[in-house]
Amino acid sequence: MKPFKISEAVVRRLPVYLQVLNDLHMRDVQTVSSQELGNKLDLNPAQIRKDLAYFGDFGRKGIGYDVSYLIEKIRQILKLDQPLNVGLVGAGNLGRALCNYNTYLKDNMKITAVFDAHPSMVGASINGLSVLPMDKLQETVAERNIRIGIITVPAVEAQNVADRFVDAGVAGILNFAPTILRVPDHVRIHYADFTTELLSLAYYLEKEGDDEDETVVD
Ligand SMILES: NC(=O)c1ccc[n+]([C@@H]2O[C@H](COP(=O)([O-])OP(=O)(O)OC[C@H]3O[C@@H](n4cnc5c(N)ncnc54)[C@H](O)[C@@H]3O)[C@@H](O)[C@H]2O)c1
Repeated sequence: MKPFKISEAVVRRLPVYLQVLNDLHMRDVQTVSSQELGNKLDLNPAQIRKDLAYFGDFGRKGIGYDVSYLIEKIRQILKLDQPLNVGLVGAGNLGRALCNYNTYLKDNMKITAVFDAHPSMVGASINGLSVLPMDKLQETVAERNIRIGIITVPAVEAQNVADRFVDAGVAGILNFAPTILRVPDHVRIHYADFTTELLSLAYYLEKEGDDEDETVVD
């Protein structure tokens, strides 16, 4: 089949579908309708049907989607049907927490190497991984076929670490440091920020005396 481009919004929804489908699969549910998926995800069933129709016509009227088949298909589309190795730089509080979460990562994606610049961290064991010094980054990325780099260092160090990951040949970076990074076009960068999520959530909390009808400003 000719490769086609999927919109970013759809790509971001697919892992969410996958999570729900994996959960249904664990509970031995064989089929699911777009209506049921919609209820679980608080999404419009028509939107779900449209998203899934991108990849072929595999929903059956009146029966719904075969859960195992849909999981397999979404994993293929997200390229999770082959092992994907991840490297992490910054074995501090956040880095350690993410490495400890590693056990729960499914879908062939695993943190397979962790690095830190501080001598006191090097050699420490985190969830079965021994922290490596930064001068091992280049060779380890190549040897372990690491495709994604995670950055959990202080913001001032993040660009330097991103450059090291790029030079080592990763294809994607997930940055947790609160700073915007420059990477070449062939490297995809995503940001994860719990602080900005929390700050924007604060806006939606009702305050006593708030007007119900507010003017929306774009
Ligand atoms: N995105 C989020 O939701 C979120 C949440 C918490 C923290 N953070 C950010 O994550 C980062 C880490 O936070 P933390 O609390 O784990 O910090 P931390 O100080 O506990 O850990 C940082 C680690 O990075 C290492 N380090 C520093 N410079 C380095 C370099 N150049 N190369 C390799 N290793 C280096 C340090 O030795 C240390 O082990 C910070 O930028 C913080 O702002 C983001």
